[in-house]
Amino acid sequence: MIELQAKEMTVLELMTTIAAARKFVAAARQQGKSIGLVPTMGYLHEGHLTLARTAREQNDVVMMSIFVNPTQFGPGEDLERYPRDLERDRKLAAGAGVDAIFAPAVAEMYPPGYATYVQVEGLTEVLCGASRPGHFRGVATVVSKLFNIVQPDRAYFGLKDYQQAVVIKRLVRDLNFPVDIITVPTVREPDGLAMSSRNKYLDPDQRRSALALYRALNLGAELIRSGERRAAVVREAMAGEILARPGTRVDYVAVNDAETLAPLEEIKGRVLLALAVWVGNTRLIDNLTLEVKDDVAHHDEK
Ligand SMILES: Nc1ncnc2c1ncn2[C@@H]1O[C@H](COP(=O)(O)OP(=O)(O)OP(=O)(O)O)[C@@H](O)[C@H]1O
Ligand SMILES: CC(C)(CO)[C@@H](O)C(=O)[O-]
Ligand code: BAL
Repeated sequence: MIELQAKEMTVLELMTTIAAARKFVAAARQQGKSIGLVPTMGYLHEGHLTLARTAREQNDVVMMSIFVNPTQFGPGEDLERYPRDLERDRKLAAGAGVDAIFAPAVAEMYPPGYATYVQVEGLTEVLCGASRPGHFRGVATVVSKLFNIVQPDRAYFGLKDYQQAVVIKRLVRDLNFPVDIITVPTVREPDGLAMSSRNKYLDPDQRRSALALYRALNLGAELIRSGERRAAVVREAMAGEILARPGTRVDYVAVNDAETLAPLEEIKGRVLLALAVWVGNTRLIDNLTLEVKDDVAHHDEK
């Protein structure tokens, strides 16, 4: 008990084994403390730190996981070159009020003989799930493992990965995990580009082209606000905005139902505008949600 109080006042704890993470959590629980978990793949930016600060406000103890999860990367994706810098992350996390980092090695999470995966059906067959087969199976698996290891009261996810947040809410509901999922709005650079660890891959020309995602989302929202209700027309205008920038390639442009994630023909209700765009060799995603009520479109980030 005394040990945990001392830790709270000093530097952040780094744990690399499941046993150490469980011990830390058990000590907090014994003192009746609530636990917030912020799952990440590291190389922290303001998006992650906003999740951490939100968790700090709502919980007695904040644990962040940093794990570049191999099971959510497909063959030929950027698993090996994904940016990693644990020392830098450690300082940034401490500054945002994180108490402990859980940063396991791959073999700790997936020892030889590992055989169990979690599949959320339906919601994972569209958008990023269609472009990255197996991606959400890997996400659902590692998030389930993290929930079982940490047993947090609350877990924090960014709306930049909108589909991921929807999938995790379903996972929690379907598998009865006793955890509240808290979503946090997308944090952007001053010019509107959504913060992402992968922005590091962009050279200055590509960084300029990357603004196409935010511009296209705003164009789509503007069309809907001015009365356009044909999803195909909105999709086409958004794709045109992207392709006007050099070095870009559309993976998908979607105008979908924000709850079911199913593609729309006619725009109504809670609407998700979502994009995945290649800028050179870097795949970026972004999205925006709108509520079309009584035929008026309202900005909405839930
Ligand atoms: N710009 C952002 N605003 C809010 N939350 C974010 C933002 N970027 C990432 N997050 C959230 O942080 C958590 C960890 O994400 P992750 O470590 O994959 O970062 P990332 O920057 O999204 O990486 P990448 O874009 O390379 O996938 C996720 O819940 C994700 O939604
Ligand atoms: C939730 C997550 C940490 C699982 O690896 C990852 O998909 C991410 O960083 O968004
Ligand atoms: N933020 C989603 C993690 C990934 O792209 O694999």
